[in-house]
Amino acid sequence: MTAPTLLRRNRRQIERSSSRSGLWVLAIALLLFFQFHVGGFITQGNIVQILVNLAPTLIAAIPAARLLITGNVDLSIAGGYAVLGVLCGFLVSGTGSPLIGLLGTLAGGALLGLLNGTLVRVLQISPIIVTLGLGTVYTALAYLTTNGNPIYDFPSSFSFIAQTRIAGIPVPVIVALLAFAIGAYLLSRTVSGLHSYAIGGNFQAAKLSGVRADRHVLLLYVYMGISVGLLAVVTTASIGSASPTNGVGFEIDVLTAVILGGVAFNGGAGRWTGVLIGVVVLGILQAGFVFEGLNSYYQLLAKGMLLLVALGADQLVAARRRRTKGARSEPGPASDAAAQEAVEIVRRAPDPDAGLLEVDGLRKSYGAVTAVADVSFTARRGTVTCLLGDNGAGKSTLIKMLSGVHKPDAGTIRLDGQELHLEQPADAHLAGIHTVYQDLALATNLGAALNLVLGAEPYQPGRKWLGLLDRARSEKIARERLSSLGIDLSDYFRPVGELSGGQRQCVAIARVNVEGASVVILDEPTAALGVRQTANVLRLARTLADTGAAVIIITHDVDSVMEVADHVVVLNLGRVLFEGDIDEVDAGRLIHLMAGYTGGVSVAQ
Ligand SMILES: Nc1ncnc2c1ncn2[C@@H]1O[C@H](COP(=O)(O)OP(=O)(O)OP(=O)(O)O)[C@@H](O)[C@H]1O
Repeated sequence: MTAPTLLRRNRRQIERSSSRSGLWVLAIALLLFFQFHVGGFITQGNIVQILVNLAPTLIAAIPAARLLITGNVDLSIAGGYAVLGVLCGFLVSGTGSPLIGLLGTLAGGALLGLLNGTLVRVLQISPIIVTLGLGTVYTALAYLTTNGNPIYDFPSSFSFIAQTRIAGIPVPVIVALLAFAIGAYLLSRTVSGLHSYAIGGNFQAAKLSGVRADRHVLLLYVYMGISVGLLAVVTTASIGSASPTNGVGFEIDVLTAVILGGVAFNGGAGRWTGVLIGVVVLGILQAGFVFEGLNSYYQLLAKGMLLLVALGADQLVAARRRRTKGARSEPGPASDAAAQEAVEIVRRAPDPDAGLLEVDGLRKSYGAVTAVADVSFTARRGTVTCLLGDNGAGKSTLIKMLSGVHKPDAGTIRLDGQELHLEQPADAHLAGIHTVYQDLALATNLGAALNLVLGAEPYQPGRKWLGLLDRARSEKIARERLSSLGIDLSDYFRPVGELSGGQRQCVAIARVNVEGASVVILDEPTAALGVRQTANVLRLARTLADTGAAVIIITHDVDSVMEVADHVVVLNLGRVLFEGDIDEVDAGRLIHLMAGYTGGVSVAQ
C-alpha cells in the first residue's frame, strides 16, 4: 500500500474513531460528575451493579443495531420482553426446570421473531407500524395470561444461577457480554455482517448481486426474538419474578443506546464499538439518576430527550453525508479513475466471424399499452451497439426482456446461434448476459472492494465455517478486476457513495465479471456525468467490447454515440426506426431519428 493511501485510510479511521471517542469522553465525564457530585459512585460494587442493570440492553443491542443497519426496526421488543418473561415464569414454575424454562423461552422468542419478520416482509409495510402493532399484542398477552400478577414460585436453583459470580462477575453479566461479543463478531467480521450493510445501503443492488435479502432480514428478526428470549430469562432469574410490567419502555433504552452509538436510523451504517459505548453511556446515566435520587419521571424525561438528541445527531450526520456525496460528484483525486487522462477510443474492425446477439420480432404489452411492438436487431461480439430512443420508445422494456426481468409476448432472442428462453434474471446471467442498471448497481455505503465481491464473497482460507470474510482477498480481486479495465482507485474500502459519479459508474460496470460475459448491457451509463467522466465510462465500454463481449449501451446522448458506437439502433414507439453502422449516420440525423423523423435515412423493416 502506498504512503498516501495509508495516510488517507488512517485519516478516515481517525475521523470515524474520533466521533466514538467523543462518547467515551462523555462516559468518563459523567462518571466523574456523579462521583464528585454525590460521592461513592465509582466503586467496584456500583460498577458491577451498573453492568447487571445493563445486561438486558447489552443482549438486545447488537441484533437491534443489525436490524437498523438493514433499514428495519423492531419496536415489539418491550412487548416480547413482557410475554417471554411470563412464558419463562410459567415454564420454570410449572416444570421446576430452569433448562426447560431457558429452551422454551428461546424457542418462543424465535417464533415471535419469525412472526415479526414474516409480517414485515410479507405485508411490505413499514416495520415501525408492523412491530408496534405486534408489540402491543404481545404486551396484552402478557397481561391476559397473568391477570397482571407476577409469577414467583421458582426453584432456588433458578435464582442461584443468576446470583452466582465467576471471578467476581455475576453470571447475567457474563451471559450478556458473551451475547454482545458473538453479535459484534458476526456483524464486523463475517459475510453475513457484510450482507446486512449491503442490504441497508441498497436493497435492490444487494438482491441483484445474489444476496438473499428477504431471508436475511427474516433471520435477523428471529435473531432479535431469540435475544429478547435470552434477556427475558436472565432478568426473570435475576429479579426472581416474572411480571407483565417487566420491560416497559425497554425498546426506548435499546434504540437510544444504539442510535447514540452511531447506528444510522435509515440503515447502512454503524459499528459494534459505537453500540457498546452507547449502551455504557446510557447505563451510567441511569445509575447516576438513581444515585442523585431523582424521581423516576425525570429519568423518563431524560431518556426521551436523549433519544431525540441521538436521532437529531443521526439526521445531521445523514445530511452531512448527502452533502459530501453531492460535493464529491465532482472529479476525484488525481490518481483515481475519473481523473485519469481520457484516452482516445480506438475502434477495431468488427470480426465478421464473431458471435451475435440476434433479437427477432420481440413484442411486449402491458395491458392495453404496447411498449415494444416489433423489435429486431443484432449486436455483434467485440462491438458496441448503442440503443437510442426518445422517452417512452420502449428501451427499458426491451432491456428488461434481454435481462430476463420480463418475458416477451412474442419473438426470439438468439445468442451465438442458440435460442434463449429467459424466464428470470438468473437465466440471463447463466447465458452470460449482464445488465448494469443506472441506480441499482451499487451499495453506496460499501467500498469498491466489497461491492465487487458482493454475492460471491471470498472466505478466509479454512474458516468458511466461521463465515469469516477475507477482506484482503476482496481488495485483491477488486484491484485486479478494476485494473484489467484500466481503473486504479486509491482506496478500495472508501464508500463508493463518496466517489465521483464517473468513478461510481466505473465500479458498477466492473461488477460485471468480464470472464464469461457474452453480452453487457449498460443502462444510461453516462447520464448526469461530466465530459471527462463520460469519456472514461465510454473507454470502459470499449474495453469490455475488446474482451469479446457484445456491449449494448442505452442512451439519449448523441455525442456519446458518435464517440463509442460501432452500430446504432434507434427505437420509436416500440419499433426499430433505424439500424445501421455508425458510419451510415451523423449526429444531426440521429437527433432527427430520435424524434421519430426519418427524412432520407434508410429505415429498418
Ligand atoms: N410497467 C408498466 N406498465 C404499464 N405501462 C408501462 C410499464 N412500463 C412501461 N410502460 C409503458 O411502455 C412504454 C415504453 O416504456 P419504456 O419505459 O420501455 O420506454 P423507455 O424508452 O425506456 O422510456 P424512458 O427513456 O423514458 O425510460 C411507455 O408508454 C410506458 O408508459
